Amino acid sequence: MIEQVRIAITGGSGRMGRTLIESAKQHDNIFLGAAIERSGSTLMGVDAGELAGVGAMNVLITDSLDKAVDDFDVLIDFTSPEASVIHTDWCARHGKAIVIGTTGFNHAQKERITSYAEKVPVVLAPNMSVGVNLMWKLLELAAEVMGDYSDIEIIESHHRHKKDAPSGTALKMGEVIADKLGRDLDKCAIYGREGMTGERDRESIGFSTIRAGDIIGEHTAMFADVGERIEITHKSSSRMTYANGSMRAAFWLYDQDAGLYDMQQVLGLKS
Ligand SMILES: NC(=O)C1=CN([C@@H]2O[C@H](COP(=O)(O)OP(=O)(O)OC[C@H]3O[C@@H](n4cnc5c(N)ncnc54)[C@H](OP(=O)(O)O)[C@@H]3O)[C@@H](O)[C@H]2O)C=CC1
Ligand SMILES: O=C(O)C1=N[C@H](C(=O)O)C[C@H](O)C1
Repeated sequence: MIEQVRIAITGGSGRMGRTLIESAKQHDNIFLGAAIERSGSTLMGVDAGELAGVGAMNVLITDSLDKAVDDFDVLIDFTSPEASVIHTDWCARHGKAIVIGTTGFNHAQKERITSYAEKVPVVLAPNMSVGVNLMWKLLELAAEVMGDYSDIEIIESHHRHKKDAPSGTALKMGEVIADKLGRDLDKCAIYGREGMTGERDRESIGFSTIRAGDIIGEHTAMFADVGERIEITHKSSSRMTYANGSMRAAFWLYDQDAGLYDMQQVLGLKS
């Protein structure tokens, strides 16, 4: 078994990019081979470790995957949907595995990633934290016991800079619950309410989004009956939980065959 996996990070100067660099430095089984930023960035040539505030790592920010092709085996990508599709295409053409944390993909973009995963191993997960991946299991149980007769609402809160809504995690929560109940999320999801909405459709799954300040990420699923309700909540207080999960995913993915995987498979929570 390999002892150290060489990674590259795209979106290296982003909120997640910098946290991923810091996390890589803390993992003996991970070697940071390259950190990439958009060409034209003023950060070109800056040491990635200095950028992340953890001291020099002797890896200078560069502007293309082509230049880093010999320096890594697994790419970790937390950028934007458009960029992630381009980066996955590049990985498929160059035989590199990729861990994708980006959220906000549309159906067509997801299909393209699925097709690239026929050529190389891909982990695609809207949330890399252990707690959230455990939460999928708790949601399945709650849906099984209460889902058919309770009102189901999903509430998520994130920082003011977040671009997509609802969050990828909230959408996945909805999918997990809808799948368990045999409902089609595309048909039963209600994204926010306003005006004379009429009484609640009992089969609907509602989504509410808060964007405020520096909230890192909070998700609640509510199963409400008359007289009682269950709320399952996950709160992130540090991006390091996502970054550490990504390191785990990169190390695991190095040994896998081509295919599309999720974080539950990385964590051994499903086969
Ligand atoms: N799966 C998970 O566990 C988590 C997922 N996320 C997701 O990760 C993504 C990034 O989040 P966050 O780090 O907060 O965002 P940031 O905006 O802080 O960082 C995004 C980075 O990607 C770069 N980037 C964006 N578009 C492109 C492009 N077209 N080409 C090249 N580089 C690009 C940005 O460069 P520039 O500044 O020049 O635009 C920036 O460096 C989001 O989709 C978010 O939802 C976040 C946390 C956890
Ligand atoms: O943008 C973020 O910050 C986060 N995005 C992910 C999502 O959309 O679910 C994961 C986490 O909640 C943080």
